[in-house]
Amino acid sequence: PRSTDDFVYTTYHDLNSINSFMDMLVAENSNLVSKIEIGKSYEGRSLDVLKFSTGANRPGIWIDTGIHSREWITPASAIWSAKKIVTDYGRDPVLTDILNNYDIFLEIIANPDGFAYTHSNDRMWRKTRKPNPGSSCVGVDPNRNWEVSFGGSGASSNPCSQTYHGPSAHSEPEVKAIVDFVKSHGNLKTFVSIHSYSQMLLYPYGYTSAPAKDKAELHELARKAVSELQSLYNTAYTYGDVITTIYQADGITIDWTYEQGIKYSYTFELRDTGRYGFILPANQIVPTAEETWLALMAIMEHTKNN
Ligand SMILES: O=C(NO)N[C@@H](Cc1ccccc1)C(=O)O
Ligand SMILES: [Zn+2]
Repeated sequence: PRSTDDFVYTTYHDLNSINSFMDMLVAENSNLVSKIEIGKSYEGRSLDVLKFSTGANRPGIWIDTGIHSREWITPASAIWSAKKIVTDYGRDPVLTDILNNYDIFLEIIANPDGFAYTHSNDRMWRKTRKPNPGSSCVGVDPNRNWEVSFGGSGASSNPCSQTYHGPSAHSEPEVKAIVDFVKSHGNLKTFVSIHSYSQMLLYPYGYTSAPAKDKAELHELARKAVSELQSLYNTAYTYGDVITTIYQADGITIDWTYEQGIKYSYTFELRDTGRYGFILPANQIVPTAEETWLALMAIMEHTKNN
């Protein structure tokens, strides 16, 4: 494709195609979008973040997709959302108001080594691709590697496990890069990490059943976001804190971001509920992206209004 207008949003793309999409989007919208590199993956790939900004020194909203590499619907939805932002800015009054007051940071491929591996070797790969000394099993679960209740019972100490927490907190370059970005930015108000599948909207905590101090607000906003999502195609989501809605999980992204003071910390689990699972047909990419966008807009609008 020569531009993001003839980019095909209705199919899944490999890393090269996604990288060229990002570069085209920046080139076509240099007044609104830039690409920043927050680090390098274990295998040396760039960890790129799209920054949508209309002014300096603004508070920020973070969205990441693809941290679990087999969850292809999440970067596919992010690509559509990136195009939606540049299309709607200046046209949709709510998005325009958000972007006139906040920056949006979008990391489309948070685990590029794993993503490349799902295209080349194993479609069902989930973890990073860093070898584990003393084991023949490769990779760490990037959703158990965060320095919050690290190594707790909601993660595995077995390198061969899909929920292996890694040798130490932030051991994975892909996680460390986000940690460093969050700390250096210092003014993120919202942090959304997007996974698939199960159709859930989750907020802290995963490591404890103790309620988050902002639980009432987080729950009410989740209710509103899920209602907006369901209004489009009647896709039903459940919502709540991680530990009661799914299971105990230790070292997860949003427990760490919440404890960094980022109040609006959420994880999405996109479509479906198990019929196709991680292998969601491409004809569901755009409908999934559209409905998810309504929920994201509800969360961003609430951020702006509070
Ligand atoms: O991989 C997935 N979902 O994609 N399962 C998630 C469930 C989850 C989600 C959010 C926080 C904790 C746990 C996991 O990492 O186990
Ligand atoms: Zn996941």
